[in-house]
Amino acid sequence: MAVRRSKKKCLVIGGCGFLGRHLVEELLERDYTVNVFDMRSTFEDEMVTFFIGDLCKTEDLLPAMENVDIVFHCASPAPSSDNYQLFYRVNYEGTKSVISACKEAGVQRLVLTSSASVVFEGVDIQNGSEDLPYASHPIDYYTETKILQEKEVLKSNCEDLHTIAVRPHGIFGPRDPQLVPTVVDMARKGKSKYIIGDGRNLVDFTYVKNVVHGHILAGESLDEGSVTCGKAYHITNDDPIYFWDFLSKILIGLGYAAPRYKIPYTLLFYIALVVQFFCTLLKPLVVIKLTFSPMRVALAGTHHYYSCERAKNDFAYKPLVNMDKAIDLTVQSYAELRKKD
Ligand SMILES: NC(=O)c1ccc[n+]([C@@H]2O[C@H](COP(=O)([O-])OP(=O)(O)OC[C@H]3O[C@@H](n4cnc5c(N)ncnc54)[C@H](O)[C@@H]3O)[C@@H](O)[C@H]2O)c1
Ligand SMILES: CC(C)=CCC[C@@H](C)[C@H]1CC[C@H]2C3=C(CC[C@]12C)[C@@]1(C)CC[C@H](O)[C@@](C)(C(=O)O)[C@@H]1CC3
Repeated sequence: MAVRRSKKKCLVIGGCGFLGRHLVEELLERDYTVNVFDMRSTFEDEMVTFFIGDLCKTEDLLPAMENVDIVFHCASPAPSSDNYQLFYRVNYEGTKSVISACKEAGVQRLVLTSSASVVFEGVDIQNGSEDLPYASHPIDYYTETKILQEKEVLKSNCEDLHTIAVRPHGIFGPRDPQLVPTVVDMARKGKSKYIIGDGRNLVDFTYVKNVVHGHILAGESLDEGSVTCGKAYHITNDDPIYFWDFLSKILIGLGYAAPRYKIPYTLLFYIALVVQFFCTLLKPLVVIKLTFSPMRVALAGTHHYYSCERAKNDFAYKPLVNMDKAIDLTVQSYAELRKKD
């Protein structure tokens, strides 16, 4: 009989990214052995073995999967991109190569970082469960390919490879490259004066450490015959917050003014659609980066919060860091974005 190691060996694909690196740090903290696979290198750690490559290539992945017990797949192109080819290649085809590499390397557990937005179509979702159908009209290419990716991973669950999808939503925390930096950027350009809608829409924002905790529990749950195999799980702070309260707390915490003037949601959403349409037309000529994409407007003006009951029941998930503490830690970590006067 094989000797049972007390702690498993993990591979984090996308381990140089925001979520991935936090996951790596927590895995080390909990005494796991950690490999990282990424196409770029953002930090060094002598406890980690790094593999640089493209996840679309099975032959790049295989060396990183040797003797690995759990693969965490949390790599994706930046969601703000509008490059369909890139999303399709990395999120969909790349995930298929991750699955076949797992099978070839004899990896038994695969945890995918999906997104709760796979069920979001721009209309209110309140306390949504995992039983909601996938969005039939995904709101952007990112979401469209996250759906393809999640389906592929759940479908590939079998006796030899146990798979699970974790669906976080609105991840924030230290080193997040998009949420806080975008909000501050808007504030600096004077674009954060406005509230889209009535300001009373509840959403999930989830502290990165809680998302990480959910991933590790999900990976550990994938024993033979576990109910969690082949399923998707929402991981949230279990504490929905008004979108505009959250943004205001971040802005005020960093020394900026909170948004004040309300503009009608539907009006802005249609403007964003029209503007996006013209940008697409002009794309061969000029590249315009939209501040208010239809996706962002929808996220800013609707309810979108989810229930994490299933994760609580099936693998005893509970958030480790509450909202106030999480906002506090985040604001403190962004000293360089604080308003200078
Ligand atoms: N940030 C959020 O709010 C959020 C919410 C829900 C789900 N997610 C999901 O979580 C995951 C991680 O997101 P993040 O915010 O940490 O993003 P990130 O951009 O910080 O990290 C992604 C990493 O993937 C790597 N990568 C991209 N393409 C690759 C390729 N072809 N080969 C190898 N590596 C590649 C990048 O180099 C990067 O380090 C993604 O799957 C994303 O869809 C993020
Ligand atoms: C309109 C205003 C005021 C915007 C400023 C705040 C803006 C930048 C900010 C507020 C909400 C936030 C957000 C994302 C990007 C930044 C953005 C939009 C994305 C899309 C990243 C990808 C994830 O997969 C996904 C879908 C998730 O978590 O499911 C999230 C959903 C929540």
